[in-house]
Amino acid sequence: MTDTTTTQFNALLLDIEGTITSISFVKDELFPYAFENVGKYLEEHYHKPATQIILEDLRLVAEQQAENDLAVVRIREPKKECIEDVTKNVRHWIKRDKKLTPMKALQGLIWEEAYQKGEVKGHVYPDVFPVLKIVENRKIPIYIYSSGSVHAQKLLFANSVEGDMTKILYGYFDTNIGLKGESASYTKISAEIGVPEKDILFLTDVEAEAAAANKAGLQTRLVIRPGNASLTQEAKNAYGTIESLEEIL
Ligand SMILES: CSCCC(=O)C(=O)COP(=O)(O)O
Ligand SMILES: [Mg+2]
Repeated sequence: MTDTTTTQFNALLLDIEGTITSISFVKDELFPYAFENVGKYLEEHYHKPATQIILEDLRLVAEQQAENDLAVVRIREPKKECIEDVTKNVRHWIKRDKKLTPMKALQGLIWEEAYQKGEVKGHVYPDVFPVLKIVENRKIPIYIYSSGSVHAQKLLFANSVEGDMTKILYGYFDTNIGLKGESASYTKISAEIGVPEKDILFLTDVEAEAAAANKAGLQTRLVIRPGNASLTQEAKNAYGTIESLEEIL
């Protein structure tokens, strides 16, 4: 049985969307920006090595996804057709909130422009930065684990409504380490940061992520924020809930 009353931890691992950032910021600002600008971005950056690496990965993912999803097209070679196909797939995946690693990498590159132009600012809830500063003062390292690419994570925190938060963050993980619903991902994070599983506190809004982290031996809390999906009573009992990061202090 998980002890959901005490919170003693030597590392803090944070989900982004629905935990420290509103779902609305991601769904109503970031995703539409990528949806609108994917074709334009590819036109302008097509020949860059970073784009070409992502396109190769997207080709493989499209092959796999097309097996089970008739809306996914296989990506053709010539530039014009390639951009057309990738744009179609990416828009389809954005609508379905697919957490596909190369698509997330491409989104991060597209968002870079939006942050640079000042068209978006990374949302964080008002309780987040003050609490993280206290945690950091206690010499407890803070890590991020999100389905968004590490590049996208850094952009969000470097350009947040609270200013540059990256100076208090120790490290970042994305789906390159594994999916958030798989317990092996948390075991790998524990090994990588050199903190035993039982000494890591993981905060998330998603039951499957809490279950996976808990199975790996991490302490977990489910975070309730306005606009989040509702949680089952079973999960609330199993992992405990918080409505503000102040509750972990
Ligand atoms: C890194 S900002 C964009 C967030 C994102 O793309 C996403 O899919 C959110 O997933 P999370 O794991 O943070 O809930
Ligand atoms: Mg989340």
